[in-house]
This record gives sequence, structure tokens and C-alpha cells, in this order.
Amino acid sequence: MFLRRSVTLAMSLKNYSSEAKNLVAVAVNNQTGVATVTLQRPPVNSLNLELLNELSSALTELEEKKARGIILKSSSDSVFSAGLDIHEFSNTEEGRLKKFWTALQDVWIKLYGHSAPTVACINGHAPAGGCLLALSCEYRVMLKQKTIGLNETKLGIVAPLWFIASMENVIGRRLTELSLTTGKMYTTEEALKIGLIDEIAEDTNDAVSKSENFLKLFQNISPFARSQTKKFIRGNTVQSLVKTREADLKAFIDDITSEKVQKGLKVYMESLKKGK
Ligand SMILES: CC/C=C\C/C=C\CCC/C=C/CC(=O)SCCNC(=O)CCNC(=O)[C@H](O)C(C)(C)COP(=O)(O)OP(=O)(O)OC[C@H]1O[C@@H](n2cnc3c(N)ncnc32)[C@H](O)[C@@H]1OP(=O)(O)O
Repeated sequence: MFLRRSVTLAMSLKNYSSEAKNLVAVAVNNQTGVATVTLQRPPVNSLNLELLNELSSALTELEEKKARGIILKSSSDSVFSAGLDIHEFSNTEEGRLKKFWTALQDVWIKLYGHSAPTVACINGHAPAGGCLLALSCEYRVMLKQKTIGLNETKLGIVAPLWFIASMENVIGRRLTELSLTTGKMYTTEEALKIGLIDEIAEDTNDAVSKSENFLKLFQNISPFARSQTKKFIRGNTVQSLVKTREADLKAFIDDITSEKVQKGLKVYMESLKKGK
């Protein structure tokens, strides 16, 4: 039985960040063992170092505590996540840039390969890194009239191989190539048509309830058999980054600190502000 009563684990009260804020809240339903992980960095849940560190710690703790399922959602029902915080890119101080990219790698490795079944409750727009988080889960429920996609080329940047693999494993190579090269953002309805998401929801309550329904599929399945099967299916994709982390970090630093990319990002940020 899925009861609405949730307990907030001690971990949600912990402060993982040096910003002295809780950017990620974790609430575990003590009847079902399902954890709801809520991103709460207004206005758009852009992923900065502190948020990524909190998310990474939460995923580790949910692994250790053997959560029976994870629902990843946003505290806003306008934006799931605007992707990586572009301000992290313009701060080209190498120490922080390294920590930032390493934290993103950590989050992806932990989420993509998590033992628990994972659902992205995409209750808002999900461009770029927001789409990556959603793609890392096993199932995607998205609010109507939102957008999702890997739009990196529109910013003049190149999505790393593990971003590409995450999409390819969901919608296949042909559509991934078209989507990434054009930086296509799909509407919810288009995303459903190409299998980028699995279900459409009317509002956040409906999305949470559909996410819970997906997790109910595993009520009578052995957690060991389920997670081993997931490991067999996803293991190679995870290992391909684990084995190349250093080279991936170097490629990111070299690329992002180049004059050309920095100029492009500045123009993109200005266009975001003008779009208001
Ligand atoms: C070989 C390869 C190796 C390495 C290659 C090198 C690089 C690696 C690639 C790195 C990968 C990057 C992936 C990313 O995630 S990049 C981020 C891409 N994100 C976006 O393009 C999203 C942009 N935002 C939007 O489209 C809209 O904001 C959104 C639809 C999400 C919400 O719209 P809404 O109208 O609700 O809000 P806005 O008014 O637009 O925004 C509010 C304020 O938030 C600021 N904002 C928005 N997005 C970001 C962001 N991603 N980072 C930082 N700040 C962001 C926006 O400017 C507004 O700020 P103010 O004007 O209010 O100050």
C-alpha cells in the first residue's frame, strides 16, 4: 500500500552544502521505502556545485539505506531543472571548475547506476543537464506543455559522450543524432511520440501519482534480481565514463575555458535575459 504519510529522514535535515542551504530535500515514505528527492534551488534549479554535491550525497545515502524507489522532482512546477548553472562556466577558476565537473560525473554515475528503481517526475522544463537527469532515470513522467532536450549545440558547446549515450539508450542512435546536432527541444507531446518520455501528466500531483504507479510494478519483484538486471543492462554505459573520467574532465576544462566557447556562452546568457 502506498500511503501518503511520509517521514522526512534525518538526511533531509542535513546540510550538505557550504552555502548553508538545503538545495535537495529527501523524504522517504516509511510504508513503501520510496524516496522523493526534490530539487529546490529557485528560480530554475540550475545545477551548481553545491546542489550537485547535495544530490550526490543523497544518492549515496539512498543506496546505503536500500531505498525501494526514487522519484526525482522539482519544487517548482514550472522548471524541472534548467541544466548546468551557466555561471559555473563563466567562473573559470580551475579548482572550482574541476570540482564542479567531477560532482556532475559523480551524480550521473550514481543516478544512472542506482540499485533502486528511479523515476523522473519532470514537473517543468528540462533542457540540457535537466534532460540528462531525466534520462538517467528508468522512467519519465512529464507535465503537459513543457519542453525537454539536449540543446548544447545551441550554446556552442558539445555534449560529452555520456550525455549522448544516455539519450541514445532511450530513443536510439538516429533520433539522438538529429536531436543533438540540431539542439532540438521537444514539447511534452513530441517527447512522448519519440519515446523520450513515457507518460504525460496534468499537474504535479498527477505526475507523482503516475511515478508511484510505475514503482508499484516492482512490489513483487526481488530487489536483487531487479537491480542485477539493471546493472547488466546499464553497466557498460556507466563503466565507459568510470574508465575515462580524467580524460573527460580534461576535455571539459580545455573546451569550456577556450575563448570561443566563453564568448558564445556570454552571448547565450544575454539572449536569455533579453528573452524576458
Ligand atoms: C569533448 C566534450 C567535453 C567537454 C565539452 C565542453 C562542455 C561540456 C558541455 C557542458 C554541458 C552543459 C549542459 C548544460 O546543462 S548547459 C545549460 C543549458 N541550459 C539552458 O540552455 C537553459 C536555459 N534556460 C531556459 O531555457 C529558461 O530559463 C527555462 C526554460 C529553463 C525557464 O524559463 P523561465 O522563463 O521560467 O525563466 P527565465 O526567466 O528564463 O530564467 C530565470 C533566471 O534564471 C536564469 N537561468 C536560466 N537558466 C539558467 C542556467 N542554466 N544557468 C544559470 N542561470 C540560468 C536566467 O538567466 C534568469 O536569470 P535573471 O535574468 O533573473 O538573473
